Amino acid sequence: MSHQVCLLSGDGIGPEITNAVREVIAATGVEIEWIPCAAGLSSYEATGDPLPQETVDNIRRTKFALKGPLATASGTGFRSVNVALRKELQLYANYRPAKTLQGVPAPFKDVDLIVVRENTEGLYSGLEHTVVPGVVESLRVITEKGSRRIAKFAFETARSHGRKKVTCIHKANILKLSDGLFLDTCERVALDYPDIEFDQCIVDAAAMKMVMNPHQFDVLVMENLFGDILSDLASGLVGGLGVTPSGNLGEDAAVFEAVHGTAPDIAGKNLANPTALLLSGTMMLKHMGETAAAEKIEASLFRVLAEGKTLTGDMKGSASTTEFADAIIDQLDSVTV
Ligand SMILES: NC(=O)C1=CN([C@@H]2O[C@H](COP(=O)(O)OP(=O)(O)OC[C@H]3O[C@@H](n4cnc5c(N)ncnc54)[C@H](O)[C@@H]3O)[C@@H](O)[C@H]2O)C=CC1
Ligand SMILES: O=C(O)CCC(=O)C(=O)O
Ligand SMILES: [Mg+2]
Repeated sequence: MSHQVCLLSGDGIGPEITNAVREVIAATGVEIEWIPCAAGLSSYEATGDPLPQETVDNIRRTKFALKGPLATASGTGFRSVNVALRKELQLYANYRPAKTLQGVPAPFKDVDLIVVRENTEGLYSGLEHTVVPGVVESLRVITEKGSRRIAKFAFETARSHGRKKVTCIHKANILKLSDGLFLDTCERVALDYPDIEFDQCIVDAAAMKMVMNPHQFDVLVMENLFGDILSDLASGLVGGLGVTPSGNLGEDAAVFEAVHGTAPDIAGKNLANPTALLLSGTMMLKHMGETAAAEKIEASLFRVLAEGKTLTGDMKGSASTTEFADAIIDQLDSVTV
C-alpha cells in the first residue's frame, strides 16, 4: 500500500537530510507518495507566506509529515513556523528520546531517556506585548487541560515502552501558580498509574543531575520551554543534535522532525548528520504500521554506526551526508530483523 506523506524540506541543512531520509526509506521498498509542502524561510522568500494554509490542510489530510528544520530569526521576523504548526494541528506531545548509540562518541554509556515536552503552551504561546517603551511582557500559559493531557501521554508512553518512572520537571517553587498547576496535575494523573513510579524535580537541579548522572532518569515530562532546553541537553548526553529524533504528536496528525535546527554553519556542504531525522523517519514508519521497514533501517543504521568506518564529522568521521546515507542503504539487504 502506498502512503501519502507531506514533505516539508526545511531550511539550512533541511533539504540535504530530508533527501537522505527519503532515499533510505525508498530503498526499503515502502511506497510513499511525498506531497511537497511549502513552509519556512524558503516559502516566505518565494511567496511572502512562511506557512501557507495549503500546507496545514495537506498535513491534516494525510495525517503525516516529515519536516526538515525551519529557520526562525531571533528578535525579529515572522513567528516560528514550527510553533505555529504545533498549535494549529494541536500536536500537543513532543516525544524526544535520547538513547546511546554504539559507535557514536558521547560523554556517557547506556543513556536511555525520553523527554516528553508539552508542545502547545508555556512561554511558547507567543503572547508578548510592550507595556510601555522599555517594558515588555511574555505570557506563560499553563492550563489544567493541557497539563493533564501531556501528563497522561507521559504515563501512557512509560507503560507502552516498559518504562518504570516518570519525573515531572518544573519550577513550582518560583512559578507557584503556573508550574504549581502543572505539578499538581501531574501528581493527580500519577494516581491512575500505580505501576509507574512518579517523581518530581526542580528544573535547575534537573539540568545538573542530567549532566552528572543521566541514568537516574527514565521518562521526563515538562512544559514547553523547559522541554526545548532539556531535549537539547539530553542530545548532548548521547552524542549531539545529529542523533536525536523528535515526533510532534496529536490526536489527528503527526509531524516528524529532528530536535536540531537548520545548522547554518554546515548548511549546503553535504556535512550534516541525517541520523536524527532518519530516526524520526523510522518513528513515522512505525506510526504508519511499517514496522518491519523501520526496524530494517534501524538495524542498518546501527551497524554503520558501530562499524565506525563511515561517519559524519559530528561523530568524528569524515563521511558526507550522502556517503553516510549510501552506507546505510548498502546494509539494508544484509540485516535481519
Ligand atoms: N524544529 C526546528 O525546525 C528547529 C529550528 N531551529 C532553528 O534553527 C536555526 C539555527 O539554530 P541553532 O541555535 O544554530 O541550532 P542548530 O540545532 O541548528 O545548531 C546547533 C549546532 O548543532 C549542529 N548540528 C545541528 N544539527 C546537526 C546535524 N544534523 N548534523 C551535524 N551537526 C548538527 C550545528 O552545526 C550547530 O553547530 C534557528 O533559526 C532556529 O530557530 C532550531 C531548533 C529546532
Ligand atoms: O521554532 C524554532 O525555530 C525553534 C524551535 C526549537 O528549538 C524546538 O522546537 O526545539
Ligand atoms: Mg529546540
